[in-house]
Amino acid sequence: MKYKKRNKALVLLADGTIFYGKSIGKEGTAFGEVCFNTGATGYQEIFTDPSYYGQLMVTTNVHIGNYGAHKDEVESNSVKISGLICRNFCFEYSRASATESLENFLEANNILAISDVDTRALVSYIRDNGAMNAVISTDINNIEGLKKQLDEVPSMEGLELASQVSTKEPYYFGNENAKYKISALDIGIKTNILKNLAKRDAYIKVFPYNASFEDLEAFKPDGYFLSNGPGDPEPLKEAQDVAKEIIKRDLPLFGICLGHQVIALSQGISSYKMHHGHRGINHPVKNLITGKGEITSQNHGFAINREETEANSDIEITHLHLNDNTVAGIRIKDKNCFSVQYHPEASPGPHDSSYLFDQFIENISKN
Ligand SMILES: NC(=O)CC[C@H](N)C(=O)O
Repeated sequence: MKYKKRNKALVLLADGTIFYGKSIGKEGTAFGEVCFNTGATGYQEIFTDPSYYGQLMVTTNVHIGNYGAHKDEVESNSVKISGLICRNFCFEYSRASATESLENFLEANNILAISDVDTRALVSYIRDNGAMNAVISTDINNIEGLKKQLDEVPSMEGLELASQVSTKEPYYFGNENAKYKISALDIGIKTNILKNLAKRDAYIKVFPYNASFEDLEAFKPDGYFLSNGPGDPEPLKEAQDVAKEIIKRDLPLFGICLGHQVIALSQGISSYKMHHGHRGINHPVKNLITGKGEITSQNHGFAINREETEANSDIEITHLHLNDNTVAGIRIKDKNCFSVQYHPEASPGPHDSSYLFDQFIENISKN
């Protein structure tokens, strides 16, 4: 194993709590909302998921980097987390098909990563005290200066971030001779969602976050899709208008995560910031229509108001999160629209929920 000189680094939480670790290489400072993901695999997919834009990621799995990085295992074209906090960072990796080390991959993306942090203590602290802003830095003797800068970082609540990760220009995905055409609103779309739609014989036109219903309609699609994405759904008024219009016209619509929240908001249901969110790949959900359980991949810090959803006679709750009974899926009664708070496209899995893509295609085909 090659010797590497590694500088001391720290994690400073907004409430003043400090955890120490070591930089994996790069020097510097990074800010964001601190959150944790419990998945034991899929670190590269997590780091490149646009929904994590603006967040400092704590990985609870003790080894990060052990299977290297692969050029195809990305959810977007760059790393989207603002920094990584982990326990053991593996500079040596072991996997025949890996195309580079995670160290190189993070370096090429200019991401600050710190390891040797007591991540169990940090995660339990977040679980007790809630998600909050934090800074990670190799500038360990400048705590007062870092605190001042940290105070300037906006809170995730109320923050619009979709515009930061959305495509600037529309683009196409899949085979143009496919059976179905779908217009997708990119408010932070993951590549694996596009792959799942294309695999089901769909050709997709992906639109920027501020596209109008008329823009999406001009593609003459058979169905509409609202993507996952970062930040608070509340400020996304344009996307909510798009959802409202699609629902009003009873056109086939499917929304995932941020897209699900936007659909709910468009129908007058409010969203709220959760204590510390759901991020991992073993979250239990119950499908209330079939009575079956699903193990799901989740990544969200906001949720929609359950009481308001139950009180709305036009909306049916179709899925519940079994850990805390939060709303995990809805459908609009008498409309061709449904959405889920979790990730049926999950890569590397689990794949229990991939039937939702089939359901969307069936809704399109019946229409
Ligand atoms: N994965 C997502 O789409 C996340 C949605 C939203 N940004 C949240 O944190 O709840």
